[in-house]
Amino acid sequence: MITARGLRRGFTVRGRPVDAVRGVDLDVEPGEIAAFLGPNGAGKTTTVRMLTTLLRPGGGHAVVAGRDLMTDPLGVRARIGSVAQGHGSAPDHRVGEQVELQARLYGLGRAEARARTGRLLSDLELAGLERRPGRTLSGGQRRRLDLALGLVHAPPLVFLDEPTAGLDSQSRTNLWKHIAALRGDLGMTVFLTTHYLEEADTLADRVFVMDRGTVVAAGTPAELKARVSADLLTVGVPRTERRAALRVVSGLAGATEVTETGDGVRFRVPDGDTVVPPLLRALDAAGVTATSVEVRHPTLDDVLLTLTGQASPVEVDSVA
Ligand SMILES: Nc1ncnc2c1ncn2[C@@H]1O[C@H](COP(=O)(O)OP(=O)(O)OP(=O)(O)O)[C@@H](O)[C@H]1O
Repeated sequence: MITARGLRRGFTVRGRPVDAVRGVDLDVEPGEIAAFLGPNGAGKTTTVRMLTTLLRPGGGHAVVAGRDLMTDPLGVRARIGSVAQGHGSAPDHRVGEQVELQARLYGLGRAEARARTGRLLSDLELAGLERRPGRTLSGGQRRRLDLALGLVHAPPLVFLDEPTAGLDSQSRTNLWKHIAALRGDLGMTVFLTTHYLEEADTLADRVFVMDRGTVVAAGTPAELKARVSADLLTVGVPRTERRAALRVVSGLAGATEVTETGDGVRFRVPDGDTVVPPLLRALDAAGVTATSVEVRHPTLDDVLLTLTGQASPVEVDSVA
């Protein structure tokens, strides 16, 4: 559904060149949900603006929804939906009219536009709000209206720019449910940009991590986690037995980053769960009492941190 090779784009800022996107390769299969993750300024928005025909690439090739981006941008535009941040719905127009008008603008007949609007608003739990002006909707409802506006012409491919930014966690989870359901019902391919690692982890079949203008890693969330980081094991050990514990842990196959902590020892291994039984036996044999054992599996946050040196800025906000 998307194939891109060597996509590039630079800008000139105050007379100086900025290489925003420096040769991006992407492969997204039909029906997949793909996500762009990466720190601020990585080049995600610039890449999506190129793929959605809003910005002409400086170089490279891409086929988007079956059309060549360089030679047939209008063909691409007719076959994609795009839900940008902050400029979707109109505050003063009625919800139903907005969606129906959008459908008509895409060339649907009156009856079909009305039928599609009804179905989509019902799918997105907006039925009953048709006569309300956009400004009276809640944040989550407005995001769902934005989705309806981007999807009413049933595009095979839809781009969502930070679809749940600014929503509380309940509305966010609700919108994820809708996005996953729409993909299932309509068979759409979804390409989303997000700062929420949990969003990529929950929704995406394939994640592209961008940093400094290039894709530094691509794969399923599980593949990325397995590739980049190992499990983190924390073992509680009384102070007097720490030295012996460190010796045992350092001798374990695959153990790295062995360190002493306030309560015991900590280290990484590729597969923490299988290490626990032999570890406990070895500690016991060395006369060490393990007071607790915790295995933490890597998160996409670990992946992002390892690959880009930066954790997600928004993830920190969401904890606060
Ligand atoms: N229109 C523009 N003019 C000049 N520079 C730009 C323009 N658009 C983007 N850039 C620069 O290109 C680089 C990549 O920006 P981009 O917005 O694509 O990153 P991003 O990954 O989407 O970041 P964010 O997560 O903050 O949205 C940045 O250095 C940015 O300042």
